[in-house]
Amino acid sequence: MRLIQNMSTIAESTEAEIPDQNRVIKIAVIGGSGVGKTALVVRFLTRRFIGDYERNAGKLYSREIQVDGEQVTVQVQDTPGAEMTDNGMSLPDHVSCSVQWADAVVLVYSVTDRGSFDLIRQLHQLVVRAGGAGVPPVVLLANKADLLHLRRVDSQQGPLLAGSLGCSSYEVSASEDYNQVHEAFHRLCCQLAKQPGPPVTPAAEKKRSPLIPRPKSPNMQDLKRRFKQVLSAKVRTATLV
Ligand SMILES: Nc1nc2c(ncn2[C@@H]2O[C@H](COP(=O)(O)OP(=O)(O)OP(=O)(O)O)[C@@H](O)[C@H]2O)c(=O)[nH]1
Repeated sequence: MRLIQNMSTIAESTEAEIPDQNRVIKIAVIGGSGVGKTALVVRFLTRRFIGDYERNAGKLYSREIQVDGEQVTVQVQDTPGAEMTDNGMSLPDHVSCSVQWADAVVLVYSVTDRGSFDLIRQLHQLVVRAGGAGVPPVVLLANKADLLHLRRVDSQQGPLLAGSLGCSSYEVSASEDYNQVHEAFHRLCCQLAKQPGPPVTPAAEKKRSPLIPRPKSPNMQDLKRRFKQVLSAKVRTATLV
């Protein structure tokens, strides 16, 4: 019951926004606080980097993209950050729900934050437990690679960790490089699109997983509003100068 309530707080929009014939690919993005989860999701879906984001309460973004010539709807669930505490890991409920909902998971840490790297194994365990018999595809993203002077995690450590977890890894910078971010997410989408099974329409999916309703909220409207705010702030600054 709790699961249903939590997932419905993620949902906001209408099913009409997902064309019925499209396959739906569901990706959850999880990691420590402030590692750039929102920045990465927004970069992938819009090509843009905004810079300052509202503190993340866990938004769902939805977009139609081409994967190997097929039109698919990709839903990306951004999540609040996990934190390391004296008693282990503090994990918002939303993160566990999102992992259960997703077909694939992006694990994010920041190369400037050793603690966020140390969380990855525990977050991966969460994914493994949620997957049961079949662990979903996972990709490890080391973000903020542009902040060379603040680096606390060596470049080799990401691939080593990924190797031991059995997933692929990328070192990226949401702020500096769209291509790397796009490649990481796009590869994951390709991997999912290749998996067998009929296209999953919203109606079919409802029947398949009655306990976990599909989160429905593309927040593209929200993003457009944010872009407008940022642009108008820049215009105001330029006028003052
Ligand atoms: N220099 C640099 N800054 C980044 C990068 N990615 C994100 N940031 C900044 O890091 C801060 C946190 O980014 P968010 O995307 O809000 O991080 P988050 O993981 O979603 O944060 P929470 O949801 O609050 O845990 C923001 O100030 C971003 O501008 C990056 O690649 N390089």
